[in-house]
Amino acid sequence: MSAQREMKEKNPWHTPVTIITVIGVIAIVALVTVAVLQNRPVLQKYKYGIVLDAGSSHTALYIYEWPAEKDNNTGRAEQKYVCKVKGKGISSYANTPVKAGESLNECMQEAKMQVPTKRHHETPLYLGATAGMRLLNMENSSASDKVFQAVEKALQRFPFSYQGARILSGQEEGAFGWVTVNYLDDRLKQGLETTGALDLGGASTQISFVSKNYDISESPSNSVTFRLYGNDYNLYTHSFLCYGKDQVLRMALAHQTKSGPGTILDPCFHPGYLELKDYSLLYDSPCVSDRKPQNATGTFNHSGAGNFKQCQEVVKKVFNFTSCKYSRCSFNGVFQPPLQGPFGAFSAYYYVMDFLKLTDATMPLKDVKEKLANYCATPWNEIVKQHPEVPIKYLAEYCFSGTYIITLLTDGYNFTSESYSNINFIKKIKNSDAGWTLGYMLNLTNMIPAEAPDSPPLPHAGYVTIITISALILFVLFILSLRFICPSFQKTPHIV
Ligand SMILES: Nc1ccn([C@@H]2O[C@H](COP(=O)(O)OP(=O)(O)OP(=O)(O)O)[C@@H](O)[C@H]2O)c(=O)n1
Repeated sequence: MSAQREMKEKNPWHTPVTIITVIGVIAIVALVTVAVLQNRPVLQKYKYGIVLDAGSSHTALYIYEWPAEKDNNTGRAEQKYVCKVKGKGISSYANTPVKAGESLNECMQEAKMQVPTKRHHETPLYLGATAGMRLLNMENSSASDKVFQAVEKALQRFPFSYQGARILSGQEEGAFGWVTVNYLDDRLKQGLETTGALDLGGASTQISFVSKNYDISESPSNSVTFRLYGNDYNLYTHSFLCYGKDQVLRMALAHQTKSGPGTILDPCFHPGYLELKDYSLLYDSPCVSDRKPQNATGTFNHSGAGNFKQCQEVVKKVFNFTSCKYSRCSFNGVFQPPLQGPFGAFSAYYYVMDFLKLTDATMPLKDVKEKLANYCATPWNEIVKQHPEVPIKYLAEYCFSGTYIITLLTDGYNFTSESYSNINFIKKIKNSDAGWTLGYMLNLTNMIPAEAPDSPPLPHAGYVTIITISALILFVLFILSLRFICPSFQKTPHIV
């Protein structure tokens, strides 16, 4: 005990070194703790946005969410929830507009549950209407205004930040679909080659892609330019009104019934299919109203013949290939630059090809046609037996829809047997539906910056490691330098 005390008394540097060591260790611990706490990823909080897609055949409500502190930067907005509105699209309520508003209530109530209450007031709510309302607006603009008034009134009753309801132009629909696909694939942020977007709705269809051979001056109305994350894009886009699958079916039927009442043997419907259809319903659309035959009142018998090749001939009649004032056209005299890159085909492209089991991108075009021909030739009673779960209305139309899709892609847009394999039929990308809604919201909330955001040079873990190692090195150097500056520190202590 007394020897120990004597040792401490006789050791001239023992006390300062101990103090320096303790202070040094405390300083390092404090430095690293501050660095770790200051830079740790904060607990995620989310922001939300709601978009209603008021399509010609139905309305769907999408809720998107993204990390609150990164909305302008690195966090990706993703689909959190989708609600399919019961009933038809809002344009079908032209004679009972109040019902258009009421039809949205159920999904809007759901949205109230899905978005945390404290975020309701800051959550933007948009409604965008597409080709169904474009057609109604052309046909009867006051009916279209009344539908919008009813819808606005219904939406404003909810606690969200209502940002308006409007008709999107075909160009916006095409361009925002393209933005959605490329945003979800992270192609925009990384400046990678982009994917073209093929969207097939009930009343219109859109094609949008970047082609390096696209000279804007040839057809400026098809061009949309963007600067996104520091890259410039010159997008070709075109929307064909009346070329959604429901309106094309009307056009094909109008063509076949042009000689007036009677029975038509339709190659696009299965053998054995027979329905009594109403002329006034068939011609109740601006896409066909001018073709109504004089003597077409009452009903006609719609029967099926189930012949893919003949169906293709019928479908081709809805396209006009005769005039093109540009260097090249798709159809109806519309300019289209050479196809380029991969394409994502969504909405009805996916529903139809998925039902027909034809979404496999490795399946050659000739096999697709062969399978479709077999499917169309299958008798209607067998088809009904094979698919008891599918609503009859959809089921009856898949032969026609598949044939239209193949004809549109090949004869319409000029995909060849080779380039057809560049088309991927997609429903979702990373859990978010492909469609215009996400791109529309990203644009209106300025969530895609024009310039690439500054990202931290190091990830968090790397940052902490470097801080710790540097602090240790500094400390060791400090101890060594003390010994060098004060030689007395180097003396060996005398132990008496
Ligand atoms: N399982 C399903 C679901 C939908 N459809 C068809 O797909 C089309 C709807 O596609 P969608 O993208 O929802 O079109 P809308 O938004 O309603 O139409 P638009 O964009 O032209 O306004 C309709 O013809 C509908 O009959 C289908 O064949 N099979």
